[in-house]
Amino acid sequence: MTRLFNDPAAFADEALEGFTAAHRRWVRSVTGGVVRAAGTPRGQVAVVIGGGSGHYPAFSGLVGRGLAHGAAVGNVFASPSARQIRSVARAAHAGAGVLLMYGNYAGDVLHFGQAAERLAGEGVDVRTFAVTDDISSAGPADTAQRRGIAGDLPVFKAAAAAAEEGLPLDEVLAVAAHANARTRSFGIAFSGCTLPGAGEPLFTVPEGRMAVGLGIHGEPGIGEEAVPTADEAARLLVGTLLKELPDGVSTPEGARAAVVLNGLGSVKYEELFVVYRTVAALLAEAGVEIVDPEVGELVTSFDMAGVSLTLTWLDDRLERLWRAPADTPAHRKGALGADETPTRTGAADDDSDDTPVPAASAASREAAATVLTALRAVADTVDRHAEELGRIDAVAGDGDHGIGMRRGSTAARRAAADALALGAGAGTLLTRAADAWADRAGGTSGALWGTVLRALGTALGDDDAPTAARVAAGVTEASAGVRRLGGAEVGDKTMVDVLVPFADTLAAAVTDGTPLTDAWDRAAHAAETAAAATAGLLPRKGRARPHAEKSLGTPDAGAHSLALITRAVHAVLRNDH
Ligand SMILES: Nc1ncnc2c1ncn2[C@@H]1O[C@H](COP(=O)(O)OP(=O)(O)O)[C@@H](O)[C@H]1O
Ligand SMILES: O=C(COP(=O)(O)O)[C@@H](O)CO
Repeated sequence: MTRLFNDPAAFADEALEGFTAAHRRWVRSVTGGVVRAAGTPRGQVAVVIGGGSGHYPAFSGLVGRGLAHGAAVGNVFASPSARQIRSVARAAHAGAGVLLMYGNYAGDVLHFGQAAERLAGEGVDVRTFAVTDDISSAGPADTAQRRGIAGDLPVFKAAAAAAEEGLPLDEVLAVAAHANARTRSFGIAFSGCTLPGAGEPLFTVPEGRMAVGLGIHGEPGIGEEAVPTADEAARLLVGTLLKELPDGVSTPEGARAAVVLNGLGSVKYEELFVVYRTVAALLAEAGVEIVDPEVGELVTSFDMAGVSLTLTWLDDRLERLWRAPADTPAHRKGALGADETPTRTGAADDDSDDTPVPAASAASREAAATVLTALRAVADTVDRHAEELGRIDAVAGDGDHGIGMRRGSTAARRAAADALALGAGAGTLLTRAADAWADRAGGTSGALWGTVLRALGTALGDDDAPTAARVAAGVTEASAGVRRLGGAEVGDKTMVDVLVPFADTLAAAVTDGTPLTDAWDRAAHAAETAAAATAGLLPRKGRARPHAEKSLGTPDAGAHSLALITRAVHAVLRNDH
């Protein structure tokens, strides 16, 4: 379990502070993460990686010469927010464009995508790339759905070394895609991790059994077998990966491969070496020539007891890039020339929002006070249910739903209170709350809740008192916006299963002339029924998808939290009238 922490909610920020203090030779801290201490050499493509905390050395430990130029660092098991990513990318950009790289998780895809749009709007040439090496998370016909695990390292390194060679942005992107297409990982686990402050591990494996096909967020495996000996484990890992050779490698005989044997947290180095001994022998037996193997902790999951094996099937170019020197806090290889002369790159965001609050009508300012009360009620409800939300999310996901919702709703409440004190109308107050939620929570739900509050803010505006029709229109737009952004539809077992009936019921009741409080009550009831009904669905989106059967009988965490929130807001509307 994770024993040393202060406030669990501050764990990721405090860990990053300590990491930066310990590694000033390589990195400097910027809003949202870290960049190379010496900056990005002028005219070099900047490779900016990122993801949730809890995976060290991914991602901050991989920043330095020969590897990433910057890393955006999210909360525990939650993607960094679009604002964090944009800030790190701006700080790393040296005029030749930015490649944003991350593992393929819903939250990362949403936030890195939004950051890329914003950067492009500012005139930065930017591309995104999601690593998909985990073969247990989707079949060979569905490789684009796969998660990124320890294959992050060889894929990030190939792209970064290509950038270091001076290649232009689109060629660096092509190298990333080529390395990813030739990288496959597979893992096993004996126990799940315990998040800071949590009393129990995210999942447990029965005594004497092991989970096959683990994820790096303590997601349970896709199957279970008896605990193997080290040699049997090696045979399973190697045998599974040799069964799925990438296009362009017809046989292992005579092929060359970069090999990464990764410990997830509590499998220690000597155990890894015992396994590696047989991994190396089996690969040699199959005719594979191993190039610069890595055995150690490269992408972790707190104290999870697990091991994964990654093979990157090399060609001449990938081999050159894999062998290229690198000097980062957690990954060093070969010898680099003299230290880079520090370069001035772009500026990261500063943390303060000092843009003036636009003028608002008295009626809108009055409505803003009610919205703040509603946001306080939302934050209180989320706080009271945070543990329950985490437990539900842990059944088939990564157990962080309560943590993320708490951080997001608390930040939204604070930003709303600040905006009200500055005389904001309801629209501006909601827009500032939206930005704060998305920025502080990160993760899938952070991006989606940012969209919900922003849609409501746009519908209410700062000019008039909000009418029931405007509120209903805002909720309808929020529902459409979440579906556009996340790509989920009703039946996929996500918050969309609740948002759609909630929006539709509210709009129908308001159209019938029902007063807002009663219409909201009816809609909240529809939301509660729909949330409970998600227990009978199989997930088709998000992290729960690979563990579909495990989630049967449990509602979706995001659907449940949304229903709780609609009810909390109803209580505020009822008291207000
Ligand atoms: N594509 C999607 N569209 C809408 N909602 C989604 C989508 N993917 C996941 N979700 C919702 O997000 C919730 C998880 O939120 P969060 O804990 O922030 O996720 P993660 O840890 O995967 O980033 C899920 O329970 C689900 O309701
Ligand atoms: O830890 C991670 C979580 O991603 P989400 O999709 O936000 O849950 C991920 O960043 C690992 O790369």
